[in-house]
Amino acid sequence: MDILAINGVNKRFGGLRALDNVNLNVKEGTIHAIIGPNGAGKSTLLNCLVGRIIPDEGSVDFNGHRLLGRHPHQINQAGIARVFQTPEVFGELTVMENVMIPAFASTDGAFQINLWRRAADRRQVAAEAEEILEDLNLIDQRDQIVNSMSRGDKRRLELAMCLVQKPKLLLLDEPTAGMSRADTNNTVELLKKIAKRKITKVIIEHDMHVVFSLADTVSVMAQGTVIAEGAPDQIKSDPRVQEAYLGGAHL
Ligand SMILES: Nc1ncnc2c1ncn2[C@@H]1O[C@H](COP(=O)(O)OP(=O)(O)OP(=O)(O)O)[C@@H](O)[C@H]1O
Repeated sequence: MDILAINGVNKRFGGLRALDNVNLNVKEGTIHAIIGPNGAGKSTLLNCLVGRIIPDEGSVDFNGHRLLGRHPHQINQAGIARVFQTPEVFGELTVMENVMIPAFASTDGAFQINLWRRAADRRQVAAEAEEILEDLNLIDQRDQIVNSMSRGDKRRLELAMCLVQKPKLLLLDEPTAGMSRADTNNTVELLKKIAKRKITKVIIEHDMHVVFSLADTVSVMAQGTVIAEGAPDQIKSDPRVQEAYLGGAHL
């Protein structure tokens, strides 16, 4: 079953067609990678999914909801979480506090306070948050102030803040950008480790090692449109992809 269906999405910036009739479906429970050269439209598409950019035409259906026209926080509450390239965390707070905020926001709603339910659920939410921090190797830093952490740790924390919301769909925007090979490999291992949570993932990634070791399906974008889609092995050997993506070089 498709959890996400993008149909006929167009977006122009002045005279530039950043998205040109994009059609893309994501199957529930899979890891779906979107690759393509710089300027292909990947980030613009992701921004359309989370309500940061409004397409000119087309539709986006997620788990039975029409997403276009909804505000980012409504899309988040419908079950989509996003990990940014630059981590968006609360620097003055501790790791544990950072994780508890989205946990309660997702159970209570962004602008509601339910003190009774909070009192009853607090221990369970804290236990879930601790389990996620364990999985992401952050448990030893649970009381650390976030501003003093490395960028890599902040990225893992942001991933923890997404997981604690129990999203149905997790969007990862270049999760290994700027990382060393060792840190990239660690990130791949962490993403494999969190697979037990069975969250559907859409991942934009330039590192082919990451794409081919994680993805079930790969969509290739070029010049604002999807030019190929398939299993990683099919995509690797597709001449259109080699041509568009790397000017004929081998993936
Ligand atoms: N807000 C904007 N205003 C004008 N042009 C934009 C805007 N955002 C993106 N673009 C243009 O739209 C095109 C697609 O950009 P986008 O960032 O989506 O590509 P991308 O595939 O994510 O590239 P990269 O891999 O370099 O991040 C590019 O030509 C870009 O310059």
